[in-house]
Amino acid sequence: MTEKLTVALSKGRILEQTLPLLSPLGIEPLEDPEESRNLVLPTTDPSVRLIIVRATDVPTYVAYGGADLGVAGKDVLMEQGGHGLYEPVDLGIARCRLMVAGRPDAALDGQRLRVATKFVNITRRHFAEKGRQVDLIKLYGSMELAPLVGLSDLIVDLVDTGHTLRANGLEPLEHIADISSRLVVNKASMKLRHRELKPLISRIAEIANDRAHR
Ligand SMILES: Nc1ncnc2c1ncn2[C@@H]1O[C@H](COP(=O)(O)OP(=O)(O)OP(=O)(O)O)[C@@H](O)[C@H]1O
Ligand SMILES: O=P(O)(O)OC[C@H]1O[C@H](OP(=O)(O)OP(=O)(O)O)[C@H](O)[C@@H]1O
Repeated sequence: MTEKLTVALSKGRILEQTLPLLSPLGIEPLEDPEESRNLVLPTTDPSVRLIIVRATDVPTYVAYGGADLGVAGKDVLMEQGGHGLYEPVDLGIARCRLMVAGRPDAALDGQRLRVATKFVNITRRHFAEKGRQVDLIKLYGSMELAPLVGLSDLIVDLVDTGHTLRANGLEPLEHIADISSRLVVNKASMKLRHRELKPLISRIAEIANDRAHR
């Protein structure tokens, strides 16, 4: 038997929102991925298995062939560059926006601004395009805290409802990009396993499209 197709997903919203795209294809994990401590999960389709990785590691697993397919946020792909991957389908899930945010009284021009974010590459590009010099402060989470304690003037973070910003006395100031999750595919797999992957990718695209327009 040929090797199983391996699909890389991350726990949380990507897993929750991807499973309904796979179940109409007869692909359902045999154990609850949120509960199980196994990182390799067989599915109801004997030719497909899921692997559970950090959201930011999905592109790495797929690019290096640790998985044939994966689901990654466009924010992660923009930040990391999306090298060595095909990105054939916008799944329309995990939608949010990448925004610059700060206190309502944040002065946007004048002094050299300090910007805290985990998206340092995107942030550097954004401000460079506007011709604004900024000092970047790399954080790994809870960016909303940085302006409150004087660590930074601004943050760049994902915003959905805006509740997290508001709860911390911050407001969205500039829109950088609309974000959703993408199906990503290993380039070698796309060539070597084209006969299996092509119909699978097309069906996932159809299901995602139907759900997005429901
Ligand atoms: N509040 C949100 N609403 C909608 N989509 C979101 C939201 N926050 C993040 N996302 C999207 O979901 C993806 C996964 O986010 P999630 O919070 O599950 O992982 P993470 O904790 O950011 O990743 P890691 O564990 O690698 O740090 C993000 O890359 C982004 O595309
Ligand atoms: O605009 P909101 O709807 O408040 O969402 C924005 C928050 O969601 C993300 O964090 P995280 O992954 O922790 O979100 P979660 O709290 O929904 O898990 C993001 O980093 C923001 O902090």
